[in-house]
Amino acid sequence: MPKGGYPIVAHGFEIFDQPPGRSIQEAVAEVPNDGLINCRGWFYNDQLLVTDPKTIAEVLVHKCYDFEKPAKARNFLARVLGEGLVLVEGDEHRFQRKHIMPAFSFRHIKDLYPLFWSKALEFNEVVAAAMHEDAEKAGGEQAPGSSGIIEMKHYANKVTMDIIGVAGLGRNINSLHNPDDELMKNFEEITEPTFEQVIYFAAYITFPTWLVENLPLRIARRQKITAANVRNIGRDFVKEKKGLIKSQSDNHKDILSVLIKSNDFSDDQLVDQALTFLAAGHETTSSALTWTSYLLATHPSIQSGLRAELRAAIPSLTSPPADLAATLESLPLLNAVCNEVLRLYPTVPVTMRNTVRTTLLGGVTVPAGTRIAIAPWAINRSPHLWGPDACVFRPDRWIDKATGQANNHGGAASNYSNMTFLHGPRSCIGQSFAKAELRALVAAFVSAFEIEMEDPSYVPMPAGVVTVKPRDGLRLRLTGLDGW
Ligand code: HEM
Repeated sequence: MPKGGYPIVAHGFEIFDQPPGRSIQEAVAEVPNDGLINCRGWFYNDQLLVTDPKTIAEVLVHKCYDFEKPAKARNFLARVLGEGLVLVEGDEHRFQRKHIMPAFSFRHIKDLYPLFWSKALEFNEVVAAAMHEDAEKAGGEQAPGSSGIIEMKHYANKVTMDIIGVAGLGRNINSLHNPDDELMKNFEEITEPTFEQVIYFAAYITFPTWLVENLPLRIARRQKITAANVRNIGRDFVKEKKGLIKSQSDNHKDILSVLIKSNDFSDDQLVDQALTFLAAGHETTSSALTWTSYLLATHPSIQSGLRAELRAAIPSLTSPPADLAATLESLPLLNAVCNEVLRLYPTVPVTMRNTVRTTLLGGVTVPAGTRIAIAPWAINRSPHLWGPDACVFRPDRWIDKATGQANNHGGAASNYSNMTFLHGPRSCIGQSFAKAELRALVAAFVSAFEIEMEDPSYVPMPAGVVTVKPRDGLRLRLTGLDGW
């Protein structure tokens, strides 16, 4: 049991932690344990943290379906995502996962690299225009070598939304070029990591739903409106896509088309899946791209080493090598940087489960209804699993000293030490998609710009309800680089 806590609420207030998972990280590092820590929540209810590879594997892999996401957290997200893959449980989950899996095959991801690359170049263009606009305002020049300020999170959201739009829904959402895109505006409002959102989420999962939803608060009203807007847009997308499939030749390869053609899903279920992929597939990678640019801005020698590696492998951004996938996947520092960012800033820092039946966990009998906390933020930064420099950004841990090639363990003894995408049947289905997308976006961005912090003393606060992003955004000074 960790120290601290308050009468009645015990450690319940830790739900407000910023960064989410901070107290869990301290508990995992400091409290002696055999794989489980009881960190009591409100009214002293048991809340178990799984801390070592063995108990983590029991929850995520060996007994995965003995654990479900807590109903209130599911209801909160279901207002937007419906009964899509992220939120269904048990047999329904097994069914959906099996039928959606083919859309994420190895081959399919390889085929997506040209899309990732072309959107990465579009992102560079839009960011360069914003940078020049800023430089002009500041009285600078519009030439290579000029620099300007941009807010990274905003543009990262747009490019990942545009990518998942095409890959997931076969639709050019084009939010990079359309500042008024309704879908983007609504999603940005829903996911903005404000303190108000964190409090509202905490209230939602703690108090009766009817009470919280009807509180006379601006955020309660706005959440209802934005959730309804997003669902209406999702309905239109599915209707249009079905029409297109009927009327045109059969060449649609996006995830939604695969699901429509399987005839396994009703129209409502298709809307749920479409919104699930839009939400799960854009916010997450966008956050990873934002943290990558922060870490590169604050580690200039790693940034220039990465740029040198990229320039040697890809002499021109506009005519990349024929097998772009193989090239990007083979670059040691690019892969090491992406892996290290995903380890240190896991986009989903904490996720919860409830036991659905009495079950044995780490040799302890755990009654049905017990809350289990799984904290990628804490496990990925645990000194017991990663060594004393667990919290340090050190991409070289992902490069084998002997061969100079990338490794996929980062020096940790177990793959359960890296929890960014979880493991087992409820792991992230989009893991390979996200890694490929991040590789391409980082490669193109770092090649084209020198990245610095606008204010070198600013330390962004990781914040959010489900995913973590810099709470007050990330303002970068970019300098366009010559010759690319
Ligand atoms: C850096 C990027 C990403 C990270 C860190 C990430 C992380 C995660 C995590 C931790 C989960 C499990 C959540 C839980 O059980 O509480 C998850 C599930 C999921 N993710 Fe991702 N994700 C990323 C990108 C993507 C992308 C690009 C897609 C789609 C194209 C996607 C689709 C999904 C889906 C559908 C699930 C639910 C899987 C299931 O329950 O069977 N994710 N993701």
